[in-house]
Amino acid sequence: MSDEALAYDTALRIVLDASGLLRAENCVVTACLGRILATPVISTVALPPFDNSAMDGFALRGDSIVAAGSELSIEGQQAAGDGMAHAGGGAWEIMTGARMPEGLDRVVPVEQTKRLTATRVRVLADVTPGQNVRRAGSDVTVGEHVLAAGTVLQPQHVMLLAALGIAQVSVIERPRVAVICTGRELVDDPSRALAPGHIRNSNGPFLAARLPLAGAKVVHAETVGDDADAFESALRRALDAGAKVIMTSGAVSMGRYDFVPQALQRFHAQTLFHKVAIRPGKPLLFARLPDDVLLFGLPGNPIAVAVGLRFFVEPALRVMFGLKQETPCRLPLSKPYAKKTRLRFHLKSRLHVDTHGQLAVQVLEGQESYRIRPLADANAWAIVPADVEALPAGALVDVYSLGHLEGALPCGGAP
Ligand SMILES: Nc1nc2c(c(=O)[nH]1)N[C@H]1C(S)=C(S)[C@@H](COP(=O)(O)OP(=O)(O)OC[C@H]3O[C@@H](n4cnc5c(N)ncnc54)[C@H](O)[C@@H]3O)O[C@H]1N2
Ligand code: MOO
Repeated sequence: MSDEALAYDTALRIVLDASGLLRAENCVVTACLGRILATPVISTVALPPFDNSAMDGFALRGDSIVAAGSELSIEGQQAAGDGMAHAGGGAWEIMTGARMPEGLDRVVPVEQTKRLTATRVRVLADVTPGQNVRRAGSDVTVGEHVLAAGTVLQPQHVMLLAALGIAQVSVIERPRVAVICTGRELVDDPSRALAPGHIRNSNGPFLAARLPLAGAKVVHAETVGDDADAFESALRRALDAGAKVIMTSGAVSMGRYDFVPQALQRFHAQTLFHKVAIRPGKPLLFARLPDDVLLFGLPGNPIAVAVGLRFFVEPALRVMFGLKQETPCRLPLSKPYAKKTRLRFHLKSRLHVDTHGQLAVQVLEGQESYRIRPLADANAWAIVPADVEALPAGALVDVYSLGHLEGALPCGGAP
């Protein structure tokens, strides 16, 4: 392993190659939000299941148009939930969602009728064949592929699955992830007063909040001081909890207490790289432990943690889910941007619609890796490649959503 910082693409390739597809498992539809379909869903039923009325009104029939002014006898009534009915002729009073009586082929809304007597109605507008009838199978046909493998299940999918009567789906297992924060300055308990030199642990809660949104299951989380023994014990507990991915924060740089690289050696870890030509997050370390457990040693600065998760861990999760890698959006910068360092920059950014109605990306002020306030305003990441020094306003840059399963745009985000 070279001591040089690797190019992002090279480092990412190593991460992707070390990651493998997880198994599928069954999941009840009511508990499947955010899960990723392992196999396509093919409908065995039609939707709607039967011809039914789109309006409250009168169901009729005719060879062609039933002209305004026509008068018909009322032969029956059909409400939602009623079974099959056979109509001889005339008009049937019908409710929205009610099954069409056999033999009738159109519905006139009640407000386009005048009831003359209890048993007679006049239509006040022309009624054409098929009007206001929702045909069986017009939404979903039998045998139709309704959801593709790789779909990230959302409430709209639950609606469809529920309508189809599907109670369980096959989804990819959730990757089991452990989070270990290091640093004797860190305080986890928000009710505890800070001693001089101490700070609140914000990386731990951030990762615990973001990982489930990325499709992972946090199986272990703890904070340790700058103590290699405590770190090793934490690592042991993470492995005992069944973690397949371990994320650590801090202690990977050049300081006296940056013990993670050495501690890993005692776990027979294979360090695949340490340092990537990116900002923030350059000292990032990636190692493989026995049993193909992946360890991402993220630098402690909070934005380095956010970038490490978004641009290394989430791509690895996509491999585990069987999802193809994301394609970023190419969007214009709203202002010029310049940098001096030949590193790939990941910039806290905000997408907005400009005065011409164009989607544009604004790089937020305060890009330093300790500044977490701008991330709270960000809704995207903009990328400036290592070899680019300056970009004018309007230059196109790669833009990614905040999370790989959360793309609000039809590019870059969820499949
Ligand atoms: N001589 C050098 N110093 C540093 C370099 C370098 O190349 N040469 N790189 C800098 C960069 S870039 C980064 S990033 C940091 C990474 O350092 P570590 O991974 O060793 O992280 P720490 O020193 O433990 O922490 C850095 C920073 O982040 C704060 N922190 C840590 N954990 C948390 C947490 N859970 N919640 C909130 N904040 C946290 C910590 O207090 C430090 O301020 O190294 C630079 N130095
Ligand atoms: O890479 Mo560090 O995260 O720039 O400060």
